[in-house]
Amino acid sequence: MIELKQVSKTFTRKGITIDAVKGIDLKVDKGDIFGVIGYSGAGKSTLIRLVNYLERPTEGQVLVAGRDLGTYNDKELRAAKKNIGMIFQHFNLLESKKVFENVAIPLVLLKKNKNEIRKRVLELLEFVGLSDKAGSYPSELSGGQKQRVGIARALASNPSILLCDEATSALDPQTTHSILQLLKKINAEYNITVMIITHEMSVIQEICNKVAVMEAGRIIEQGSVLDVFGSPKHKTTQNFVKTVIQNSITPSVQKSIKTEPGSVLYKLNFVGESASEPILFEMIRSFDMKVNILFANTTEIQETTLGTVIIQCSGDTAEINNALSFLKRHGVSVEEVESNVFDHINR
Ligand SMILES: Nc1ncnc2c1ncn2[C@@H]1O[C@H](COP(=O)(O)OP(=O)(O)OP(=O)(O)O)[C@@H](O)[C@H]1O
Repeated sequence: MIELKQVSKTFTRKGITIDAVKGIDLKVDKGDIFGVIGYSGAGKSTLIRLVNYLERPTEGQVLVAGRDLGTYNDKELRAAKKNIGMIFQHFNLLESKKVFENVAIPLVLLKKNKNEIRKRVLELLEFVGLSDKAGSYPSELSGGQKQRVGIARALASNPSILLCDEATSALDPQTTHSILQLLKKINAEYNITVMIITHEMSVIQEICNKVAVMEAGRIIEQGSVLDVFGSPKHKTTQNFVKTVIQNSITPSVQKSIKTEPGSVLYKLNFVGESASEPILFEMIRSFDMKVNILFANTTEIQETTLGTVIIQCSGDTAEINNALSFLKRHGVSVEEVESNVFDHINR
């Protein structure tokens, strides 16, 4: 649906060059809710603006529905952009226009007739839960209501892609939740592919199925949300994951781990069904080895349970390997805990 191939964007201001986005490869499939997370200045806004050609890439290609936007003439590009809606952190509503008129803007630009516009706007306002606000001005609305107007306006031209640029960053947690649920509904009911940029891992956790982590203009890690949350590889990703998944091994436990000779630590990830079955209990009962459970935690991600357990195993190596194979056969991912992985759990 959206594909970026080796995309870079360089800005030059007063002789200073800034590489905002560097050599990015990214693929968003139809129906995805794809999250891009990164700290301030990572290049997220630039990246999302490249997707609808608000910024043109300095290098590389941006493909939407299989076609390189760089090959379009102006008319074709306008048509392609109609297919991509966008919402913003600060809503970008026209304060002097009523809600109805704000939502109608794209339809007026598309020269739709009055009856068509009226029908579509009222339908959209009903969908976003603002039927009673058609005659209000933006200044009379709450932040959440303003974002609903922004969403209705973005959907007016029937796009198949919705880009969300920090769409919930100005909202309180309750309102954020309701807007994210609305985005989920748009994705499910209208089959619209959603791309979200955010600096909040809780946003990714709540609605995304895939995530890319950005740092200094590059994507440092990407994958399914369950994989990235279950096993973050990069330090920055680990820091983001830590903000939503509670991990706590006490320092005294950590000390005892270090003093145990010949033992190996494993991090086990249980996803979905495997998280609710007594697999670990079966393993401990069936294999002749010493198992010490150092840490256990479960988290809910998109109605799927992700369980993380860290165990310390000692005993015969062959027996330990058999036990680990048993876990893998039951859908548990097993990873030997190296010191750097262990670090992020303790911090
Ligand atoms: N139009 C521009 N002209 C010059 N530099 C720019 C422009 N847009 C972005 N940049 C620079 O590119 C880098 C990436 O900025 P960008 O806004 O994409 O990051 P971000 O991850 O979205 O950050 P934030 O969350 O703070 O918005 C920054 O160093 C920024 O100053």
